[in-house]
Amino acid sequence: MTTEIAPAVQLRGLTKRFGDHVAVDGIDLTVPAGTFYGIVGPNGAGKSTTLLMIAGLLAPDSGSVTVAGMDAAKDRDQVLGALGVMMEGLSLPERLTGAELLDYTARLRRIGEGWPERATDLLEILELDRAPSTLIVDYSTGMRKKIGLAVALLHRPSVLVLDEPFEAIDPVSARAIEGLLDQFVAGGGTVLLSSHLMDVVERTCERVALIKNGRILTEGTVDEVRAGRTLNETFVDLVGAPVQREIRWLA
Ligand SMILES: Nc1ncnc2c1ncn2[C@@H]1O[C@H](COP(=O)(O)OP(=O)(O)OP(=O)(O)O)[C@@H](O)[C@H]1O
Repeated sequence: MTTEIAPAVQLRGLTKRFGDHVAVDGIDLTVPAGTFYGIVGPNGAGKSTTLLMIAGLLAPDSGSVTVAGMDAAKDRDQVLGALGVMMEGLSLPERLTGAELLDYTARLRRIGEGWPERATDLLEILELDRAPSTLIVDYSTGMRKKIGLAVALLHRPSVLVLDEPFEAIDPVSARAIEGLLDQFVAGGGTVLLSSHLMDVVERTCERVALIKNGRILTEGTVDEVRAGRTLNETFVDLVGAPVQREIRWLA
């Protein structure tokens, strides 16, 4: 007999309005457990709003979020325990070092035994141990992403929700993050991330959803979605290339 594993994330009719504007418009989405999953879409498509609702940081107007089979509205504590979250624009305690932030996180989350070894491993693999006395206020963008990822992973979540983890960082830092996420998925974890970087999504993700105006335009394996082209070409085709107008004074 095979036991069916619950999807890592399941969205049903997820909707969010800001005033008259519908940012997320009845999204249905299933992210299978153990998948490296990408959400892509143009600026303002509703990616961050969707991830914020999955992360429990924004209440949906309607619809449901299920994480590892648990209803996020009813089993909030368990769902928050299962999730590791890194969102754009969330502030970090600037006057701590990276190691101090992990120590603080462990105590705040009441993480049991084993976290000091995990903190050491994370700081090392993300090369943050090279600047042990640097305060977060002096961290580069890449270092901020890395410490954010370490914070998200410290309690050993089963699902990572990451808003643009590769944005504005150099290729070496990106590889370090990618390597860590690959290991997380190889160990049975699920990664759900948003990105504008089609080459990274193509390289790392197994499945992808393309959203625009708060709706899913297409979803499937990366090969299904790109259908023999690059993901970038598919994206531009589905989203619509900008109209080019000649500007004489630029010539
Ligand atoms: N707190 C808010 N108040 C009002 N409107 C908002 C708010 N948050 C998001 N929006 C609007 O909802 C829409 C979706 O925004 P969202 O940030 O989810 O898009 P996104 O796909 O993540 O975009 P980007 O790629 O630029 O980060 C946008 O039109 C945005 O202006």
